[in-house]
Amino acid sequence: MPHIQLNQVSKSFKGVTIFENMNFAVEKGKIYGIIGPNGSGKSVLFKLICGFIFPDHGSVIVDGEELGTNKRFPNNFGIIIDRPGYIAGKTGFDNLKALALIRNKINDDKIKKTMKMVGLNPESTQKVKHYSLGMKQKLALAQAIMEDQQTLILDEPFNALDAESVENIRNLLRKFKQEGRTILLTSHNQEDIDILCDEVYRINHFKLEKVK
Ligand SMILES: Nc1ncnc2c1ncn2[C@@H]1O[C@H](COP(=O)(O)OP(=O)(O)OP(=O)(O)O)[C@@H](O)[C@H]1O
Repeated sequence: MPHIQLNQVSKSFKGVTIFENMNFAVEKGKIYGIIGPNGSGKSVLFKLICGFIFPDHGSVIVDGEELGTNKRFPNNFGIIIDRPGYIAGKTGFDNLKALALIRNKINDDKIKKTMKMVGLNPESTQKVKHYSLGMKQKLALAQAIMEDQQTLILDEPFNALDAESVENIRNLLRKFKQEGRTILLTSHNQEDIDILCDEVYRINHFKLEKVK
């Protein structure tokens, strides 16, 4: 059974078709790359997979359960889609702490360890409103991985990162894959896609076309 399965999914917005009878299957433990020009539907695909939006027709099935029936959101997904709504007047740590309290699964040490992993200083008193773009991106990554989420849905995870940080995050994602986690990512940088992904799909004519 595939980990994630989209069956004959159609989705349009105000008469503009994004997907039509699209099928996609994701196995555990691989890194998938989704490519396509601006506005082709990469974020829409990820939102369908996360249960943020639902198909007009067809189904999205995660671990055998269809989203939108009994199941609203998949469990254990780490997600970067659009920029999360941070509390601008709080520090990075305090923002992550507020998110961690929702599930209450992890302690402060784990949050701090995760911040270091992505290249943020957990002791910094700097408020998020004064963060650079790259620092905000690292914070987004931190929230997606801090609870050891086993499936990562990452829309443009390398956005705004400097070369050293890109290398660091690439290594992190490789390590996650070795641990058996599943990763779906988009990137406009072909090198990220080539280096990291086991399978690559391009959005073409309202469907996913396998290119690797
Ligand atoms: N909630 C919505 N309501 C109306 N239209 C939407 C909505 N969400 C997405 N769209 C439209 O769907 C299309 C696909 O958008 P999407 O954000 O998935 O593109 P993308 O491939 O991620 O682009 P980019 O590379 O710029 O991130 C766009 O034309 C967008 O305007």
